[in-house]
Amino acid sequence: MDSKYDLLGSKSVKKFHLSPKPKPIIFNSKNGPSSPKKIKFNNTKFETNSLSVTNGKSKIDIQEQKKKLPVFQKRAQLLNLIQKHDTLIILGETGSGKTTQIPQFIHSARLQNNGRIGITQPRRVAAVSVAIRVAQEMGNTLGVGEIVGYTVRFEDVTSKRTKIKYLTDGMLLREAIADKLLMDYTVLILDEAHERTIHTDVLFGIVKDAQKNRKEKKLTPLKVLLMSATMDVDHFSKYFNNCQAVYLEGRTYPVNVFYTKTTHEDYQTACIATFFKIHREAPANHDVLMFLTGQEEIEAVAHQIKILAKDPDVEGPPIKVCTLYASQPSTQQMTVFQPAGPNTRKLIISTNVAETSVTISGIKYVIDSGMVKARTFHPSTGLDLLKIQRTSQEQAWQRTGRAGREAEGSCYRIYTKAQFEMMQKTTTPEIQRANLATVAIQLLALGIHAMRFDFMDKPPKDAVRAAFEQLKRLEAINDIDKSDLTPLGKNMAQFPLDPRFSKVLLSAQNYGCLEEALTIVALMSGESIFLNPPSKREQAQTSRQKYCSALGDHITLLNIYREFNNISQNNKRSWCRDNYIHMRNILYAREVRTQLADVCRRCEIPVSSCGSNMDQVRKCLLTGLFTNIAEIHKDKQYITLDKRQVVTIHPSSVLHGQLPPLLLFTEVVQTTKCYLRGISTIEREWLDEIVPNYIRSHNIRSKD
Ligand SMILES: Nc1ncnc2c1ncn2[C@@H]1O[C@H](COP(=O)(O)OP(=O)(O)OP(=O)(O)O)[C@@H](O)[C@H]1O
Repeated sequence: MDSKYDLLGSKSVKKFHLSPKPKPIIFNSKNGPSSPKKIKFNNTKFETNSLSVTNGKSKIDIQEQKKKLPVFQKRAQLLNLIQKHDTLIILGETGSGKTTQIPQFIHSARLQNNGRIGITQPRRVAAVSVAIRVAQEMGNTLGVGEIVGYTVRFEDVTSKRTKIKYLTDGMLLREAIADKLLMDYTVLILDEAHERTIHTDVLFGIVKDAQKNRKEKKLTPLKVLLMSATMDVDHFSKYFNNCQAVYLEGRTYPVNVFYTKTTHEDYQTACIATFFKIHREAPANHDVLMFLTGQEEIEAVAHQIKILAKDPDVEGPPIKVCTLYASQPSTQQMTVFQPAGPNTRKLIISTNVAETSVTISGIKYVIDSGMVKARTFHPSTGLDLLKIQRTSQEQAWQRTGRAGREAEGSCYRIYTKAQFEMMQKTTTPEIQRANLATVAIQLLALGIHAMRFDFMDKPPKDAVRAAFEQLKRLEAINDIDKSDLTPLGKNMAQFPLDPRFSKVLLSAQNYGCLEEALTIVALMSGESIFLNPPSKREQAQTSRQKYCSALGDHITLLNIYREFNNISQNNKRSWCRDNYIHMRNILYAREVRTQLADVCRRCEIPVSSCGSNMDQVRKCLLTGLFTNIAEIHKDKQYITLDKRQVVTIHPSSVLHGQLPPLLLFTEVVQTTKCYLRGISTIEREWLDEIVPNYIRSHNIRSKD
């Protein structure tokens, strides 16, 4: 297929040509649901079981459904083991009932005594949706927030009566800052332990320590369970003092796995073609979950599918397209769980947020692009990059596991079997590939020094050192070998943000621009507020032209947010539509802003506004982001001051096509080149004024 699809969502997306009817994708399979002339199938059976297959959308008594889950048969033995061991590893297939059932078993046997059962999830959508499901299963008429509750960033739906609490691992980490011994809990379940996010890895150490200290101090004991469908048991067991592991035998519904026959560089188009293939052939109540990499890509594919669906030649029922990604507010994320309505097919296009723990009723088909956007830190260049890359095999199996949760399902992998075999078996722990400054500062708030922390897999020494050097430059610490935070550092650790952004907020009092800094940081914490439908890209850009600032993207964002706030409540929606602004995302940024303002209040930062003096705002940004500066060279090429990296202005920036001498940027995205995103112009003399030490130590020319 010769369609060109610009992944960056850049202006060049104009090149996005998708033929109205994408070519069929050939899958390597024998008996898939296909038109035999076009597509040959050859299926690879996953696991099968003897349970009766239920109709994806038929109403099944929830209690009956529970009893059919593999873990249910093992209830007694499992409780026995949990009672006997302080720490236990539980391994069981995707969909076998670990996340929803095991906490209920513990609660019904009152193994938590007077404490709480805490179950961590790597992602918000899982914590919220599972809590709602479990409340339903327990017949909790008062709903979630009573016996069953959840806590995710910016949302706490628990009460004093809550006994089963689902929470993101990031939230448990924040709770550990307030109480190292985690006395609120008597049982902690670290679910999806294989994900190995930074937060889970840090939690492993904290929880292990809390358990040991509570024992030594003869306090209420803490029981720890580690759960997953795919984990390296020996590695985990060794770290957790050679603890016992149990494998829950029992199979879930079969999932047929299909691979493409040939490789597909343009995986988005291949995903679209595969969707329409399924759409033509499958009954209307069979819904589809497609895994792609990020918001812009998802929105572009969603848009394309909606257009193609209007083609009178496209056979099949009406399609309801839903999108799912991390920066959406929880309420928005939860809409993917709503049924599509009679005789309508639901297609959910998601990032890896739907990869683990999530059950979306009605999903019979998974389309796996095999790609994921992952944050990767390069200690040698100091750059924190968002990179689109292949998933691991472990992730591929988790994605596959999203089909066949209520009945038999199918997974279409948009890669060949050979490509699958070349994927890494497990995902590299995030701690070994991320910027550790956020983790380091949170650990320091707990009195823990990351260089001496008992990590399951130690992060690379130079990455830890780079994190401490960054904290020192940000004045959060005075000595990289000590565990003490400066007063500024203590305040920085209060924010659920990269310390560079916390520094910006905390510096705002010096520049009289807290209002503006809050807005910009909140807008940068979520995904883009810009809507750029490929077919209306120019129109979208023209409509927003009036808000564009020659000073760059940060001030442009500020202008847009200010205008959005000025518009009356009734007109906000139409204003967003007319200006191609993502209403949900800007509302989410507003929520985040409120939460950050609360933290600022706790840190006693006086409220201030600099009105139209945008120098103050850009100077304030520089206090946190001073390691992110690029300067232009004679050949019109930008080079970062810190690590001398060649970079380019991202086409989505308002500064694209211009050549300001000095730039401050928010992040670097690597695709074919290293692109700078979120850019502001800055003045050279500000460097001497704001970060003289940094300029001196990096031997940077401060004047031309
Ligand atoms: N929201 C829901 N709606 C309908 N069924 C659900 C829902 N949540 C869970 N289930 C049912 O319960 C089963 C078990 O789900 P659970 O999340 O407990 O499994 P798991 O073993 O933790 O899976 P995974 O390893 O994939 O997270 C699902 O396969 C599904 O049949």
